[in-house]
Amino acid sequence: MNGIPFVKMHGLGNDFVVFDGRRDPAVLDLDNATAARIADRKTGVGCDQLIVIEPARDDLADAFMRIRNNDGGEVEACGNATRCVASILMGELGRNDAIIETVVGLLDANGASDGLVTVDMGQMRLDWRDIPLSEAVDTNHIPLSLGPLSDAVGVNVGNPHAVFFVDDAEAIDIEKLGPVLEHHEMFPERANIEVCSIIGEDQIRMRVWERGVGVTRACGTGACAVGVAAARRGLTGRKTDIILDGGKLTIEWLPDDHVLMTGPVATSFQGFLHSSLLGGH
Ligand SMILES: N[C@H](CCC[C@H](N)C(=O)O)C(=O)O
Repeated sequence: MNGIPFVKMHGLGNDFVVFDGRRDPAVLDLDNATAARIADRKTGVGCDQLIVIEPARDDLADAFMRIRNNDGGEVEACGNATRCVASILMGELGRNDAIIETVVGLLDANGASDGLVTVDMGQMRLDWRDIPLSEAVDTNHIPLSLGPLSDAVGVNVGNPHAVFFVDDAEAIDIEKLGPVLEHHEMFPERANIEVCSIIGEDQIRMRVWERGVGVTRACGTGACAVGVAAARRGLTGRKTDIILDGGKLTIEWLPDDHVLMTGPVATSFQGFLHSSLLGGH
C-alpha cells in the first residue's frame, strides 16, 4: 500500500488525523491549504484537527506536537489530541508518562486509571492581554452580549476561550451564535466559544464552537477553560466534571494555576494518505 501512514484517533468524538513526521518528513511543514484539504470531510480524510508528531526541540520532551484546525490554520493547543499523542508516545516508550512539546510549552502526560490519560495543560492565563482581548477589561466579566449570551469569562489555555454561562446550554443555537462570537472584534486572535450550565455540584454541561472548526463533540482546552471559569465565578469548586456532547472530562484547577485534564483516548483506524492529497507540497 503506497501513501503516507496515519492513525485516526479521537477524544470523546473530537477527531484527529495523526501523522508521524519523525518517520515521514513529507508531512513536516505542510502549508495551510494542504492541511485543510486533508482535514476536509468531503475531499480529504476528514478531522477536526490535523496532528503531526515531530522530533522534539527541547531535550526534556519526548516529541513535538504540531496542531492544525480543520481550516488548516496552526494553533497553540489541543487537549484531546494531547491525550492521543501521549498515548502513542507512552506505547512507544513503554512508559506511563510522556512529555509533549508544543509551541506554547511542555505538557506532562500520565496514564491514569481505567485507560484514561491525565495531561497537565499548563498554567492558565487570565489577563486581558493574554487571552488576548482587544481592550483592557476584567476577564471574569467580559462586556460582550449576543442574543441570549452575555458576560463571558476569558481564559487562555494556550489558546483563547470565551465561556458563557446560561440556564440550559442545550437550548442555545451555538451553530448560529458561535461563528459571530469567534470572529468578534473583542478577540484579535478569534476565540473558541463555550456555552455551559451548572447541572449539579461540580458538574457542568458544556457545548463548544471551536475556532477554525465549528461545533465539535468535545474540546479539551475548552473544558479546562470552563472548569476555571466556573471556579472563578464561585459556581463550583476547583475540581469539576465537564459533560460534553461526546462524554465526560475531569478538570482540576490547581493552586499554581496549572490545570489537570483527565479523559479517554480512542483509535478509530490506521490509514494511508494518497500522495495526491499532499498536492504540490
Ligand atoms: N479540540 C481541541 C481544541 C482545539 C482548539 C482550536 N479549535 C483552536 O483554535 O484553539 C481541544 O481538545 O482542546
